[in-house]
Amino acid sequence: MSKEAAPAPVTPERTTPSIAPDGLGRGLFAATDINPGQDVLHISIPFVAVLDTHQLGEVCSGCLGRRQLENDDRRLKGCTGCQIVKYCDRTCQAKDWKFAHSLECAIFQKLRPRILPINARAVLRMALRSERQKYPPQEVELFRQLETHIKDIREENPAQWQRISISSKAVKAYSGVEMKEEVISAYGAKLELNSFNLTNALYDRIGLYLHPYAALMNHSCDYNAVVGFDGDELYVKAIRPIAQGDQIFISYVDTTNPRPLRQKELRERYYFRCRCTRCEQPGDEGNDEQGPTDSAAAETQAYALLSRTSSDSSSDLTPHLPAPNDLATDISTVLQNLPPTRITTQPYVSLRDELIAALLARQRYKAAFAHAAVRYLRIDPAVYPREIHPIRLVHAWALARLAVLLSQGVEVTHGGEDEVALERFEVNFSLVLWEVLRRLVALEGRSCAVPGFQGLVGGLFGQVQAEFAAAGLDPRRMEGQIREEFGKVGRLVEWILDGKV
Ligand SMILES: C[S@@+](CC[C@H](N)C(=O)[O-])C[C@H]1O[C@@H](n2cnc3c(N)ncnc32)[C@H](O)[C@@H]1O
Repeated sequence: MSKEAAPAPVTPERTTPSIAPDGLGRGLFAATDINPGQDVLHISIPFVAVLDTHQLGEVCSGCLGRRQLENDDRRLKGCTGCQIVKYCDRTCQAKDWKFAHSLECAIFQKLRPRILPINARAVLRMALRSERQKYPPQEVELFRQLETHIKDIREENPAQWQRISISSKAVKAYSGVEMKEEVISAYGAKLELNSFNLTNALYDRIGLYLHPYAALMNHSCDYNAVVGFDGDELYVKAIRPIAQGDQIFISYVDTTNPRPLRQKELRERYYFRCRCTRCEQPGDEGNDEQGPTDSAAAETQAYALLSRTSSDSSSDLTPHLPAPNDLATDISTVLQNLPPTRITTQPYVSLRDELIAALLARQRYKAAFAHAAVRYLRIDPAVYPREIHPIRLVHAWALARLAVLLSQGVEVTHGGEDEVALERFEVNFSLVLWEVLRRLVALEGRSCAVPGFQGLVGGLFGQVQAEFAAAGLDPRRMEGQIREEFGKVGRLVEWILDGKV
């Protein structure tokens, strides 16, 4: 029996597990009709949630960054024992100490300055908590039944199996748990097959998350639900109407990618061939819109650039990454020469995201705003037709944050042609900001973003409204001017797409 009489950590009343048709194993099914934006599932206590190694010094291991996002100035304090994990304050520290850090702190100390890789830290936590009977029995049972695909891993990816085996040896040696090494390896395989990217309220990856109930959800490239995190709480929200009895499908991979890429990733990472309605539909071989053959070179170049920019933690130490400025120039060159039908297809959608990131890194806020506006007005409505899609909301937030900086007349460090040229559109960034936030606030209640995101939007909108009021203005009565400002932003977007920058 569990020693912790924990409150029920899962609220599955809207879902029920069952055997899924078509050989998908088990799945989760809607126990009731669920409207877009409503919670399908909310889990307040993870089975395990761990930060990426490079985030350990930046993100609080107690609230997993939730309080930091609410208050930018929060300084973290290191654990005085291991000095590896950091916290906002004693409250966050006490929470993590009680959950698992009390079991692992001495192990981290002994290993210092080495830090166990993320998967090993996750397996260590699960093994230690299991052995101390810290998990509720129903979670233990669900975890026991999770798929491992160990046979597939051993046959198809010996390097992955070797990684899991080495990691389980290390966990066994450092933790001193009684568990057999094979059992620890199965934990490792379960983690690889069933974990989610842990993201913050702005959907940036910060680590790994696993809960055996949430892991019951199967994949479809034509998904009906989306996953998000607010600190260590998991939210699954309906992205379209789900009828009672329907299977809940999420996407395990970036479904904006063409079918061959999606299938490759699903095969290599999850060991199945996707037969969802989208994958089975003829004519989805590549991007929905095939570009002319002469764009093949651009495509190759775009994928090469993307592989150099991958924000995946494994690429952190990749040597010879181009300086962000060169990167921005290289990406701009590829994007400038695209036929209009290609801008809303991959790999160019991701490439523009990387361009915006590279411009931000160089503090080239005006150029970043221009490309964020292209994304907001042209790319996202085509790529994510549902305006409540969390990625679309986060992109709107990015545009709003850039408008804040520009409305404050932030120092432009780069006096390049594009920055100077953008000046001539004379955009009133405050009004654009107000309108982008107003639209975000209007979606609340049916949006698929997590509560923390909605809190950030609401907070900023309140501030912006107060600033307008202090200046004696009410943007609700400035519809004509707002339309005019969006006209300017539209012309700026045309100008970018005409390859003028
Ligand atoms: C996270 S688990 C999902 C729950 C799983 N069906 C079970 O019974 O435990 C992921 C595994 O489910 C199966 N799966 C998920 N989505 C699938 C799909 N669309 N087609 C075929 N198999 C799928 C694959 O075996 C995959 O490795």
